[in-house]
Amino acid sequence: MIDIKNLSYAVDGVNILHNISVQIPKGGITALVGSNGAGKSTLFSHIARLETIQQGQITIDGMDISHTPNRDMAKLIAILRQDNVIASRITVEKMLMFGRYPYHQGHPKVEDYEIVESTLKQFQLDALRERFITDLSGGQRQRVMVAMVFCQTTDYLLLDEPLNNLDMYHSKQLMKQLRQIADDYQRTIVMVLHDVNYASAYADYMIGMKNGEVLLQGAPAALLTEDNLNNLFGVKAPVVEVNGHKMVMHYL
Ligand SMILES: Nc1ncnc2c1ncn2[C@@H]1O[C@H](COP(=O)(O)OP(=O)(O)OP(=O)(O)O)[C@@H](O)[C@H]1O
Repeated sequence: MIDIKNLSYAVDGVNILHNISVQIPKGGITALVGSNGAGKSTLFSHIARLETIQQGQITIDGMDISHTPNRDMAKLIAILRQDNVIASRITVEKMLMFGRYPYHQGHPKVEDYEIVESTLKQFQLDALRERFITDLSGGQRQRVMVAMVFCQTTDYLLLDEPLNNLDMYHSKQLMKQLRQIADDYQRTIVMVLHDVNYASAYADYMIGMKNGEVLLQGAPAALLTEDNLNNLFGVKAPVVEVNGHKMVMHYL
């Protein structure tokens, strides 16, 4: 479980996160949703230890992230950042092996090769294994980055907007894959998502943020009401049910 207690954060005297206390359950998929500038990425950066905690505390499985050594954290959480810019000439295969670094420290063992192989298959990246990351399309690169996060074999996968650059087909593919990873490998996935419909279709838990605060939390089916959506996004849209999932019809 990720336990966030009284987390506040300010930049130049401007409060960005206001005394946030929230628990992210272990197992399954949790989606962080909310309007632009709500503080999702800032909260994410704190959980991922990319930002120093000014006030408050975050523990993951009881470990205080401010006092856990980097090497231990690297075996607990794997992160996909929004600004993962890979400029180097590195192949897909090598990129995945790079994800294993906390385990092999530059000297891959049989287990590392096996995990990279199975990840290439799991993410249908076999055909791209020799390709340089720089030569891939935005969507292909995004898939490689998620695969690299997966092959770190951590209990927690933290993904900031993993659907960036993905078309309709690949977004759905990735969400299904993440669902499978959560179910079959008992990993905990926490992701920032812009599309509440993907959260509704695939997440177990949803945290809705607004103005640096957590406004709503719970199962998507319970949270996705017209009133809540209006509060969270300022959008009035009908909510319908499709195959047991709430879907927001906000396009018209
Ligand atoms: N380093 C910074 N300096 C000043 N303001 C910042 C900084 N980082 C974030 N902010 C502000 O904090 C607020 C929250 O930003 P954040 O990126 O966390 O929102 P978000 O919910 O992830 O938004 P989006 O959906 O647009 O990605 C915004 O108003 C942003 O401008």
